[in-house]
Amino acid sequence: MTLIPTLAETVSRARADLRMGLPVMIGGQLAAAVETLSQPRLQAILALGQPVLAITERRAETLKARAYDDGLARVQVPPDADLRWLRALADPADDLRVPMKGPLFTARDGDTAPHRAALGLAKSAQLLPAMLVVPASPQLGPQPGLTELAPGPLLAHLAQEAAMAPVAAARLPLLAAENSRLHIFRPDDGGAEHYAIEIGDPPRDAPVLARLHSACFTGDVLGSLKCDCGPQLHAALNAMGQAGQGVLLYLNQEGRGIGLANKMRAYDLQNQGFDTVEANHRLGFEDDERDFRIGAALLKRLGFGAVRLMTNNPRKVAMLEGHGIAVTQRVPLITARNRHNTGYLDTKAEKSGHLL
Ligand SMILES: Nc1nc2c(ncn2[C@@H]2O[C@H](COP(=O)(O)OP(=O)(O)OP(=O)(O)O)[C@@H](O)[C@H]2O)c(=O)[nH]1
Ligand SMILES: [Zn+2]
Repeated sequence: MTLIPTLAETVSRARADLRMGLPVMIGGQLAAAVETLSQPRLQAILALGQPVLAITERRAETLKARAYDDGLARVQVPPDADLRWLRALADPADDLRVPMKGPLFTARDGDTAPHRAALGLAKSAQLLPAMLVVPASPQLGPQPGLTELAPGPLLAHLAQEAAMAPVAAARLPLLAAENSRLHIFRPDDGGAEHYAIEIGDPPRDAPVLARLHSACFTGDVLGSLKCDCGPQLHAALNAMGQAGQGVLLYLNQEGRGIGLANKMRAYDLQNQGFDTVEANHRLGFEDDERDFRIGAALLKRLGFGAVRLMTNNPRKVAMLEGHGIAVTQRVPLITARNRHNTGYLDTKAEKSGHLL
């Protein structure tokens, strides 16, 4: 082992760079996240060449820009474009108030791997997927100090699941179950830690009552009425407490993987009349950006091979089954409706296939 950073470490750095507003180099092209770009950095970037703005096909649909590349559009940036113009393309907050951003011209042909990799990196940094990309040119020489990545390995890395290592565990008596342990797992790619709450001492050779719970700060901690997460979390822990055993994975995939800031952007769009799926799409995300392979990996690390899964989401069942965990039973987890969450639950049933 040398001190040279591995690919996982370099990707982790690149993510942090983008979140700070620092560009990165991808395959000799310079890529910067619009969300965190400052005016002086934009000026420095424009001095290096004529950039394009890479956005997802989802965002392009809303902006009525042609996406010639599968899943991706490269919008030509006019020479007089300023930060406000770029931000308006990246962020749908004002789409309804200022609807026409166009006409937008998009590139076709050519290598799109750097743009694709740049968008993947933005998503994995939980930033709006809108990346300013300056093509390689004699003007754009090596940029000392900027993190450098090759698009192929970066794309392959982003598609891979991070290796997860146990960090610490301790007894943690809970209201729902006194005999509980909290385990902390840390991924090797600098991403968020995930938790497992083990209730009782479930035998490893029988299907365990299990739940894969995605973090919801607003529902779990604040008691938000807009979703069913808080009541689901407590109902699952209570059921495990009553059964005397179970395992609840608390996965830090806030907002179905888009992060809390983007979830609040999505809520703002929902207040403008869009449903939970449409709001994600307008932001440029898929409706669900979570990687459930993490759940399967953690269950395996804890020694479980079969679960009775508490969920209404058939995708969770399919993903576990597809990654080596037998789901012997799906245990529905239905909680009370109120006037704030009923539309959300209807959308999950109609568009996301939830069995509610
Ligand atoms: N993007 C987005 N995320 C949301 C919204 N409402 C809730 N969430 C997130 O959705 C996730 C819900 O997770 P879960 O309850 O584990 O999953 P689920 O797909 O609903 O499936 P089950 O609850 O198992 O049936 C959490 O990460 C929440 O933060 C929303 O309107 N937009
Ligand atoms: Zn929630």
